[in-house]
Amino acid sequence: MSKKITFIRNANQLVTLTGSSDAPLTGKRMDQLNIIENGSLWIEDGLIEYIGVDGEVAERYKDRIGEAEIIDATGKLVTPGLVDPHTHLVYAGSRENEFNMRLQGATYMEIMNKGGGIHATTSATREASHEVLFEEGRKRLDQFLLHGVTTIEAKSGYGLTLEHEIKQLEVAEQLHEQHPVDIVRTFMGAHAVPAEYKADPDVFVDRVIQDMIPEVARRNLAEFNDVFCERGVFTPEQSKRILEAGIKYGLLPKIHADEIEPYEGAELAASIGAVSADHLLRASDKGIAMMAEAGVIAVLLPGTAFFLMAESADGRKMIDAGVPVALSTDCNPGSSPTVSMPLIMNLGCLKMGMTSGEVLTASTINAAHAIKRGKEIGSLEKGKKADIVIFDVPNYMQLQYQYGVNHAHTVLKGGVIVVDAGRLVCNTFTRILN
Ligand SMILES: N=CN[C@@H](CCC(=O)O)C(=O)O
Ligand SMILES: [Zn+2]
Repeated sequence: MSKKITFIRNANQLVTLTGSSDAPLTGKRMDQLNIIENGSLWIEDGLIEYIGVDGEVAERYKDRIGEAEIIDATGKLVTPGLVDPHTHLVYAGSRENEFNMRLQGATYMEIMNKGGGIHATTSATREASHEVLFEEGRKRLDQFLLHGVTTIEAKSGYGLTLEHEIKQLEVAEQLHEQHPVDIVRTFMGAHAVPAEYKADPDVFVDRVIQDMIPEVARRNLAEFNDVFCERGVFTPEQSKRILEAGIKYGLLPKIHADEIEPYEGAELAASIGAVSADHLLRASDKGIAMMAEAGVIAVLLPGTAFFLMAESADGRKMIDAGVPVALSTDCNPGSSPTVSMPLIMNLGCLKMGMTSGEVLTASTINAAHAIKRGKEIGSLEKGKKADIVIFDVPNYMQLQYQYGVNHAHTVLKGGVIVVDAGRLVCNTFTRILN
């Protein structure tokens, strides 16, 4: 069978981010995108084969141009597909009532402590069938794709029993199989202490450690293990036990850290060797320094701070301290019901002191490293997956300057066009990719 060839031609700017596959970018390197002007990409069977200036690539493949599907990117910006390394994709229901309560002064934790928040979504998710959760997740994935996102991480954590955590992870697996967006799964049984264990949270911690983690690992349902380390949720000691139990079963640690209060979550992430520490709005200077030293990726979620009307994490300070920074939507029904990585990048610039280049690095290669996919995706280099976005702007700075707009024009997943002129063109129920 002949190869499927795609030739993206003559981008005004082609952001390659080459040389970043082995480790996330830090410091000044986060702002160096390795751009090719008038750049072109030759793709064969879903993988990037060659990148260069248009004339050079055309000359190299002159005998085979007739076999290629040609995409004209003249005047446009081409980047790696966006990667979202922190989502709570699979859930039922919505919480606009809580948003309205917060607009009138109630706080996120007050609502949760009264049985709303994560508990409300847990009830709705426990009641929902696999089919309903699949359909809700599919709709969100279509929206992610339309915004240029080609890979996401998805957490469980709205089941809080073995049965319902497995249901969420299985829905995520099925979505991965049937939707062009790739999904990397994280077990988060320690997302909240369910009402039935309120009197004795340590018993629930034991259930997570003794029942859930071994079974999730045995059934290969997740690669990562995450915990909400926050005053009133899980203590640093409980979080440590949960993350260490995961490590024992091969689940790599991630942590929701220092979101509402300083709670030494960043310090724990560094000491345990977490792949990432996420949120970090209230991380201490000591914790940030320890993360830099240990190479823990900071997954920052400026949409959550925005939506909770809180001060954002200090992305500038973290980058200057040498911490590798990634960005994410934190898509979830309570603290950040958005699917828009372009908006998140805008907020990274406007609320966290990051540059236009840094937010792109944070949303592509560093985000890929935060889910251990840095060797396959996140930059445009020979041998990597042809997950690509063509934005209808002439340069990468305009992506941030014309804020609040989805500029994604064409999206390719594994070399196949899945969004064309801003419209979905893939059949979301048939995985067309390997
Ligand atoms: N903070 C904890 N977990 C989620 C919110 C979950 C929810 O409110 O439903 C987060 O990352 O923000
Ligand atoms: Zn989260």
